[in-house]
Amino acid sequence: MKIFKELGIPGPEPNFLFGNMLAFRTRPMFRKYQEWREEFGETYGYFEGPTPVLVTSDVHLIQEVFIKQFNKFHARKLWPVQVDPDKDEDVHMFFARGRRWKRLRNVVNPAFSAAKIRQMAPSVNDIINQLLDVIRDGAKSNTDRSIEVLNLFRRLTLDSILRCEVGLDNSSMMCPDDLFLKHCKGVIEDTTKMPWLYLLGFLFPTLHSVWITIYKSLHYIRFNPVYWLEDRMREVVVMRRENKESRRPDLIQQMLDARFQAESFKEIEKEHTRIGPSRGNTLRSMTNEEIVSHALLFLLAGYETTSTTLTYIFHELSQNPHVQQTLRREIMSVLPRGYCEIAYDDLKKLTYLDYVIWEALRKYPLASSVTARQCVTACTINGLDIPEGLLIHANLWDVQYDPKHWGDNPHEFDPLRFLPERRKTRHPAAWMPFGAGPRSCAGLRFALLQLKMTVAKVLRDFDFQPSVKQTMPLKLSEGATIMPMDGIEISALRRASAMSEIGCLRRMSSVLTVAEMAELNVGSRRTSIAVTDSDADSESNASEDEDLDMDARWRSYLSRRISSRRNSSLDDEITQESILDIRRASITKGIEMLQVQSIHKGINLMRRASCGAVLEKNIKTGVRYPVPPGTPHREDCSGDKKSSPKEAIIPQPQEPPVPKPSYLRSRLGRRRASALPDLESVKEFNTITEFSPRQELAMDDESPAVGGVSLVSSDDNPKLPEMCSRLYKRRASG
Ligand code: HEM
Repeated sequence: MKIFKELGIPGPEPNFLFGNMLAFRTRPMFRKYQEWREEFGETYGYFEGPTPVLVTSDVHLIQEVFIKQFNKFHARKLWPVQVDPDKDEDVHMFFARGRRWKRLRNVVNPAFSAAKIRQMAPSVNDIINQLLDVIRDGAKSNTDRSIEVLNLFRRLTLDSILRCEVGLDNSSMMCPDDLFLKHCKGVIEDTTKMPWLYLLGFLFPTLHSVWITIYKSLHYIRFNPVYWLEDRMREVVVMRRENKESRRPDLIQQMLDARFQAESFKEIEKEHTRIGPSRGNTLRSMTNEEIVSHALLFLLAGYETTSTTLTYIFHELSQNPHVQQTLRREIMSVLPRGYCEIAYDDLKKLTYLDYVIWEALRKYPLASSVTARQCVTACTINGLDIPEGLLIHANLWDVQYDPKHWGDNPHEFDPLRFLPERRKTRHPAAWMPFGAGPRSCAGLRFALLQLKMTVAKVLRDFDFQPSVKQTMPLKLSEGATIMPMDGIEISALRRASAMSEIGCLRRMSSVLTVAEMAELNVGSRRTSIAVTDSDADSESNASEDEDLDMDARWRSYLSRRISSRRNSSLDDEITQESILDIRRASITKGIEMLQVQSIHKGINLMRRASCGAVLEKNIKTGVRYPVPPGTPHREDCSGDKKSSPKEAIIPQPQEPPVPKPSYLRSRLGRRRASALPDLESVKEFNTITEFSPRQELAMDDESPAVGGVSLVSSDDNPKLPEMCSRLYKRRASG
């Protein structure tokens, strides 16, 4: 152990460890960081104790320990939760080691494969649609339109993970008093309030079973929410094991189906008792308790981390309007269509969004308290003798703010740090919010799906600004993750384009073609269009008040759908009829409104009607009407293609395929159609060079932009300035 001191590494300093592991809550992170670095200056801090700990921000050592020398280290058990009663061993893969961990990880990995994540996308989409309504209503009810986002995102991630991983249709998004939400929050709060147990488990791991006993007996003194969640998970697992018809492509199913090599004769015996000797071989399945503990682990690991990350992302976007603007432009360029589902493949095109998420995770490596490894075989790494039993803790907050890797302004939120040319020269261990190596985060893909989809959808409809209610700097508290102490308040303004004619046309375009809009005479109005936030807002408020009736019908439909669960609502003929009725009525009324110049009222109705729907043509009447939600309407984003549940929807006869215009062309085409329904003009715009989202990254504020989309430079296309000015003139004259 002396070796570190001999090397001149800063000596034992108990507060140093405490500061790193726990006490960010007593010394707020941002203010403390600077002091800290100045105080110690070094990239190592050694703490002697029952478990010796080396805290380090040396990326070379971290890379060796976490990635290269994987077999000589295992992830440390930090927090005593559940043990296998037979073996006094941790049940969770999170705390397990060696072969046991490998087997479990091999079981869960396929549940997070790209193919599985693609299948989950429509469900996540669905829940985000509910989030949009909640943000709109929440912002409207406050004078400065502020909303507390941490709690909101917790509801979102909880519903997503329960639906996608456990197969439960939970409704915390629509019901803030949801019991799952209450108990999950309780668990996370406990991690901030019981640091002594956490710390003792960390310092004296050999007394693990003592900590477990204390932890469990605490339940009798004060209700422990973990047990409530555990019971619910147990019910699900038992029900799913017994009811073979309830198969779903999720994590629970993956674990129920898993078979792996039994470790001991006892395990084989148990398996035989459970399913009979006929299946007798050396394979065994996961026990109910193992599945329950994993379901719980994934629920807690996935719910808190992702929601806190979303909170930090939106906080940074509200503080950095230029980043928000650039990101919105990219999103609008790739996903121009209003309320239609976002396809998994579309998300991959959002490069700048990746950079924003990565940068938020750089600035806030919220899961840093678990990035530790314990040496199981003494070894020498980079000239350091690492003794058996030494715990090496990667100090991510230090690494991800180190000017050596991130330049002189590490406190600035700059997504362009992640441009490929800048990434190339950076050490791979300089960014590791998901950990590193074979034991890095198992739910990474699922987390990224939720993060990307939520930011993309929410930013299309809302502008975010700092709220007067939010005090700065942020106060953070340390528990299982490092989270804002009292949540974060942000002002959400409904975007003009979400309300304006363009927004409307964009939404309509997911259900109508340009020609059809022209046919409906949408563009022949002679009113001017509100394009500022305030105009749009006041108009939208008026229109929203007026169509309360339709709103109420939608709400009642939604609550019915939630209470009766998704599947059953789809099977319910009556509900389907009423959905169709409401949608038909909304569409017809929306079109009427547009024609009688009440644009925003029309938009609202059209929005509701087009939400999650496709129009199919009824041959007999020639009238288009929507298909109920739940019917896959984009081939690329539906997992399994169900046929429409209602035969009344007669498929349209084959028409010669209309070549799909490029995004820019179709967008400009739609604008022109809206200004003057002159389809010839669409052809004119065909000469405009393709818009490249990549260009957005290099875009400066001066570059010409139309409705949030930056065009290629006028040198590339001599016709462009003239066309743009014509477009402006038309819109100005209305
Ligand atoms: C932004 C969101 C997330 C962050 C920042 C995050 C971060 C982390 C970190 C730092 C680790 C430790 C890795 C290491 O020691 O090298 C980890 C492990 C883990 N995470 Fe996540 N995580 C996130 C989302 C999720 C989600 C959504 C799930 C599940 C659905 C999940 C499940 C897990 C599991 C099971 C492990 C343990 C893996 C193992 O020990 O092999 N995480 N995560």
